[in-house]
Amino acid sequence: MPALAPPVATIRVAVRRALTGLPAGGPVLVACSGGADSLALAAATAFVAPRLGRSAGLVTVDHGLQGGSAERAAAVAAWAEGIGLAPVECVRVEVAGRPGGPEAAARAARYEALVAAARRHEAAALLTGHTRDDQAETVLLALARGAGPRGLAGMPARRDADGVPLLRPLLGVGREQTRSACEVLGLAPWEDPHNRDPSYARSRIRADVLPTLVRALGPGVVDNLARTARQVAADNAVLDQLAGEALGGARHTGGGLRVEALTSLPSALRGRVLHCWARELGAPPAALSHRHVAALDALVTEWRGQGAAYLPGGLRVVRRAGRLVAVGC
Ligand SMILES: Nc1ncnc2c1ncn2[C@@H]1O[C@H](COP(=O)(O)OP(=O)(O)OP(=O)(O)O)[C@@H](O)[C@H]1O
Repeated sequence: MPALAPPVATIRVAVRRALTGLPAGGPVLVACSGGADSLALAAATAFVAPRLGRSAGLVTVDHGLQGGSAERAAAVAAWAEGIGLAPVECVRVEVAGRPGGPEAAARAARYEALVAAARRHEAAALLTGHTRDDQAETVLLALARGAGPRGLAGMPARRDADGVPLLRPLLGVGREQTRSACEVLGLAPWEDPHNRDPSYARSRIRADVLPTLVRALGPGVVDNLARTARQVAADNAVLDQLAGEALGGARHTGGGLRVEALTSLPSALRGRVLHCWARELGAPPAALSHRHVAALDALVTEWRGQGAAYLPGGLRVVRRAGRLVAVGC
């Protein structure tokens, strides 16, 4: 028997690792755009899942933003059925009229549709094809935008999306390998024109910044950036746990947080406690920035008898009788 081509084998091993230990039951669903990453992921999942005694399906989303998108989605779905994936769904979403820029609106519509499909099929998990290169790009973007440790942790290999486990089995696999795997398997990936559109910051990172870094610093850069994300994520997990405990210790029985307890915390931990508390109060996480946390922190460390911190979601926090409390705006 001929030896299995390394990229195909590498991707199958990554998928096997991700699927091992999932609770028995519903199928795993691959979110597939038809691009090389998710096509290679879908092919590997079709091979691995039955060998682990579970079924595997595929969902492809048509954003309706480009000519031919419906045909692309239909071709992906037909290919998936042909290799034995089931269930297979082709979902059309409406992007227009959603808040945010076009990219954010498309992503929000896509994840909504993917999670809804996973729910419909009682899927054990939803799998996406993000690779090590996507992770490196995410870390660079976070670094450039000053996103702090939360951003530098990049994308987790596993997270909960409204009750559905979302897995990224290929975070340790290079994009070159997904391309090679498609070639070996005779698959013709779809090239998303958005990936080359220089009006997107990620496209510029992909086309210019990362290749320049690799040329200047060597081919290990992508792996190093992805490793940095893993290390920061591990540190974040510990700090988040400590912050949760510190938040519990700072609560006042009458509501709000005790300033004295907050003052005694190291500033890195206090920032996390305040961030966590602001979320608890109802500040939408996506709108909560370091500026809001700094405003809360100033109430603890620089307070001169008056002033308030304003948080997204119409929240106002003041310092009163040795406590931070949320009051109506
Ligand atoms: N239209 C879509 N339908 C279903 N899943 C999608 C769609 N677009 C993206 N995804 C999922 O999200 C992942 C990340 O997509 P994104 O467009 O950010 O990266 P990409 O590098 O272009 O990935 P790919 O090569 O698989 O298209 C994909 O690998 C895929 O799992």
